[in-house]
Amino acid sequence: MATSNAHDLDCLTIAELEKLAAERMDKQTRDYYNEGADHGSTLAENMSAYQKYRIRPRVLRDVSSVNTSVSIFDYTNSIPLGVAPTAMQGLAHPDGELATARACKNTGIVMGLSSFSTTSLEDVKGALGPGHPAALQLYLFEEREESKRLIQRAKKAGYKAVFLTVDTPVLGRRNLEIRNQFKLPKHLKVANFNRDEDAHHSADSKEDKKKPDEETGANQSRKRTQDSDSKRTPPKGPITFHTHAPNPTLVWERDIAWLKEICHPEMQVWVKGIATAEDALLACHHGVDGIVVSNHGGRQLNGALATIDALPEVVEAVRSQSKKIPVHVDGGIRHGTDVFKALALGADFVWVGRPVLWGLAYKGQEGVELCLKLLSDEVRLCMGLAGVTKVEDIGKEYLVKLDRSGFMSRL
Ligand SMILES: Cc1cc2nc3c(=O)[nH]c(=O)nc-3n(C[C@H](O)[C@H](O)[C@H](O)COP(=O)(O)O)c2cc1C
Ligand SMILES: CCCCC(=O)C(=O)O
Repeated sequence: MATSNAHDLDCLTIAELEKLAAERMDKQTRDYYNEGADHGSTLAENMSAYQKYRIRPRVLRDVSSVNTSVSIFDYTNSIPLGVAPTAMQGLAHPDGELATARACKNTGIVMGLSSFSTTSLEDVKGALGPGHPAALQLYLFEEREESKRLIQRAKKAGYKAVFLTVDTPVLGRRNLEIRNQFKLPKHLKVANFNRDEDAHHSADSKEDKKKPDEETGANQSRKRTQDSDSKRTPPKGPITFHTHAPNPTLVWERDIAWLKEICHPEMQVWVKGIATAEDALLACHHGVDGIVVSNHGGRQLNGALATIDALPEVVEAVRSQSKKIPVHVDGGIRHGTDVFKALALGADFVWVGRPVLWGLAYKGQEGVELCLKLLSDEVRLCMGLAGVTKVEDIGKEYLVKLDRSGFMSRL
């Protein structure tokens, strides 16, 4: 993406974008998008942990030409950053995921699509166009046939990968969502499921086919979580994110093998939600194609470590293996310098969630483009000022770490 001089003078930073978006969202949407689980300390730390690192800039290095692009899924992505999958974007703007897709296309940025999008995966891919890469985030349901159909549709539509979300065996406790009795407004639907085209595949009763009731779903999900193991039953009825996304039965052995069988060779299989070296090694052992270090934007296990703190051990574990797979990270990235720091700590690429939703809420497609342009300009500026002209040259020699007493050490 070329740096342009045209600025939106109301919005020069992601922090300003957050404020502008907050004024435009209704309370239910704002709370759903912005909150973290429980006290929100992991959400806050995802951001603040970046402040433990400072950049060591190098000078007199001819930075007249800075190349911010990287290759992902055989595509030249304009910056080492993608749009993380976030559910139900129709809540932010009537164009929802279509606006996000068009913005990704115009800025040369890969898009992650949530299984629980308010636009169908086919329509999103159509808006991206044939040459533009996308990854489908997957919640692997207990009803395997339903998931299999979704994967096959993604494959047909040309998605490059599925990102299996592994940090949601049960739903994190989101208090505002509970207090607001979150309900998907009637004019929106989870577009990949409960479709008429699916009806002939499904053994569900006619009664089960009625419009999903998210409030009932939330109660059902909480009840299932609270029930003892022996009483737990697979979800019934229409597919809603509350009832179907959390799947406590998933395990490495059976489920990764199953997924690879269905996806390969056309689509890669990634795991999203890794936070430890142990699980990174298991991911390598089970032959996944890539890892996203993530804690779901602090929306699942509050008290879990910040993703930038989990990243180094995951990178080290993956580097100890003979077959290297890419390691990406998301969570708390709000500035181009955060992107630089994540890459310096060994990430190959980063993904951003909420800032994109704020852009969408602010001005639809134009707002998402603004968000991506701000981050892109900041990455370019940071690289130039740090004396780096190529993304692959960003390494740990560009960072120092501050301890609690402010003592700085080289990495
Ligand atoms: C409103 C919202 C909805 C989300 N929906 C999903 C989802 O459907 N699937 C998923 O794997 N992650 C989901 N995430 C997590 C994001 O993919 C990503 O991990 C997180 O937003 C990164 O943190 P950030 O928002 O601080 O950038 C969601 C996050 C938010 C904020
Ligand atoms: C089970 C949650 C589905 C949507 C989501 O991932 C989120 O709200 O974070």
